[in-house]
Amino acid sequence: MEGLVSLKTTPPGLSFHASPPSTTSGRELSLVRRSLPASSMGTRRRNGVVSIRAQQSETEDESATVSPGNGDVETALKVKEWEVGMFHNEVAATQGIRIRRRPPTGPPQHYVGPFEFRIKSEGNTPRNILEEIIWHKDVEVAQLKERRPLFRLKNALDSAPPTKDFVGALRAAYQRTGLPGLIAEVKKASPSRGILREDFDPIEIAQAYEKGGAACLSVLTDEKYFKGSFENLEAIRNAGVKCPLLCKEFIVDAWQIYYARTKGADAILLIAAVLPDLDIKYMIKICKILGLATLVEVHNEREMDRVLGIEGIELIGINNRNLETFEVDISNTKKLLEGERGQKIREKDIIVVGESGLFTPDDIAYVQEAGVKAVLVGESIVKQSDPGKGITGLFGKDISS
Ligand SMILES: O=C(O)c1ccccc1NCC(=O)[C@H](O)[C@H](O)COP(=O)(O)O
Repeated sequence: MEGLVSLKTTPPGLSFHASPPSTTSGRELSLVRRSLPASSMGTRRRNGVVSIRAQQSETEDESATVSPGNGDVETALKVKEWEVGMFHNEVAATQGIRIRRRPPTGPPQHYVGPFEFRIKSEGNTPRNILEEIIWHKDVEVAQLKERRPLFRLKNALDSAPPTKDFVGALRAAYQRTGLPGLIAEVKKASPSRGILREDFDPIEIAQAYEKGGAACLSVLTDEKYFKGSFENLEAIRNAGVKCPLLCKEFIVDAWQIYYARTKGADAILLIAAVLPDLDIKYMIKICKILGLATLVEVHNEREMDRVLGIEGIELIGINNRNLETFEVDISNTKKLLEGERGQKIREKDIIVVGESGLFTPDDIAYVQEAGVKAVLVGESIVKQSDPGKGITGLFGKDISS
């Protein structure tokens, strides 16, 4: 069954009252749960009242409806947060998504102390680096949101300059050079490779890339795992770089899209291994409203098929790096573009971006032959003393004019 627990937000005393018992049967709830978008479940605020969707298993009876008991509001909220995370994972799993979105505060029985000291179990420990990044991102975004609520970001956007045409720049570069348009990545470090460049000056690198013929730039903004920042993105934008900018971030919440736009992004990345279809559709809608392009990243056939089923996709990135294991194999791009999938992509006039592990002109020729019209490259060019010349080395010719 689905119960609603309402919490009046009248400070200083918060009070709970449970809604009348619902007549929804367990079986109906199960359907309700499955038909709800992952992002629609959870805490809702309307007319000063916070409503918490309280769902329980089909075997529980009405009397077990979530009751905050003796006013332990915070605990009840955390329990709900945890439940919402679990339901998100349920929806995601039906789409083959293995990355779990679990509130990192841990399951309810661990609410007695900090997460870092938890007794580790399969359920409360990230299974791979991507999951770890996503769990960390959930906490980071929650904290950032508190400091800069959405309405403030929206106000800031009233005076923001228009975005640059990211997709148009890639198409133009392809037409101009006959080679895949380059998205050159401003990347200081990565979990798989460690520090790539000690003397890292983001503006200098961005300007060198632009001079060297990059169509667009990708700026890593994650601090913990990539040593990037939103300050870098903003600084590059304000330094007069003309290339459109991709905010290379792990997006788990629409708030981040608004934030990226306020910091000068022209495009954002959505990772299909992390986001269920409905979240991708929703975020694409937000991007269209904000004038941003979306690069939707896939790594395997299942993710590609999911993304090809979504309307309005203009750019698909095929990552040759498995973000769970770090294994890099550029034949992944070829594999995902073979047969009907490639056909569908051509029919829809989608630009495919080959991502990761590209080092030589042969690599570029290989992915171009497979069907990509753009490439996203970091390591091989950022490591060169002159990253602009690195581009010439990568393509085997000067593509700057
Ligand atoms: O690069 C990593 O180690 C990594 C680890 C976990 C999640 C994402 C990661 N990289 C993001 C990327 O996909 C690359 O930065 C991008 O495609 C450029 O790759 P490369 O040219 O190989 O630096």
